[in-house]
Amino acid sequence: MTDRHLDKTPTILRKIVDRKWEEIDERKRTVSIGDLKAMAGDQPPARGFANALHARIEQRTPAVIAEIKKASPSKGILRDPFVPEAIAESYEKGGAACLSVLTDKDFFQGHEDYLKAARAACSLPVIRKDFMVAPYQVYESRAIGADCILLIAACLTRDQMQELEGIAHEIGLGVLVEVHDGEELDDALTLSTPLVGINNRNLHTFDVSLDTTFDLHERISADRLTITESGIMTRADVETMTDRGIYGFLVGESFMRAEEPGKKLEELFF
Ligand SMILES: O=P(O)(O)OC[C@@H](O)[C@@H](O)c1c[nH]c2ccccc12
Repeated sequence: MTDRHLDKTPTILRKIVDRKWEEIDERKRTVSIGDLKAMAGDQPPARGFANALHARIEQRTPAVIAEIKKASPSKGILRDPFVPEAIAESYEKGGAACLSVLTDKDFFQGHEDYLKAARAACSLPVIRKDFMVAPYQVYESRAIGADCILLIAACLTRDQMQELEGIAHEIGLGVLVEVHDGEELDDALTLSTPLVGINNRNLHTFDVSLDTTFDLHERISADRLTITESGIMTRADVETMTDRGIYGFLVGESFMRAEEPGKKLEELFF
């Protein structure tokens, strides 16, 4: 299968996507897609991810997706020791609406077990943060207990996104679609999910600019929910978003570097 934007896909993203296809091939040798479908079918109902965000926003309070991420390719190790269940509890106490857990091993030092542990330690809905390229991973996400998946427009064609969204919704998973330019937003808006994430991090350069959100948010209609992603570090950053009517946030690094992630969340948002 071909991936989108092969010419313009940033090196790191390209590397990650190439590795994902290998990883899927490896995994298929031990667990078939049929096995995953059966495991997915045995899961209890998913926790409502979009509902949890809407509930906050209706009360005019920020809806924070708090991320559990040990390391990133751009920043290296963010937190050590790293105890997902303790972080999840702390986030819930601090007022997070949802959790995001990195499960990619090779680039983010994540793991499926971190998602399971974090979800079991709290009552919040959890998004699996990984690089989805194939249906196999969507079934796998439900099988490990995720409530929502991320679809990154930069590494998918419009058709692929629509296919993966269809499967996700069919098996009860929410979908957050992530964009960082206007072309990707065009594709994202063909999906039915209300959750549109705008990544402030440029995947070519790793530069972060909150202008990305300001520019693209204007094109997202009120029946969808804009989530500003990456680079939210200060109360001033938060206020510059809420001043523009943006109440959905996805934050990782600034929480991960704090001793008490949930306390940091409270300080930044409430
Ligand atoms: O740590 P930050 O700058 O607060 O960013 C969190 C989140 O937005 C970032 O981890 C992220 C956004 N989109 C992604 C896609 C894959 C991996 C990670 C990401």
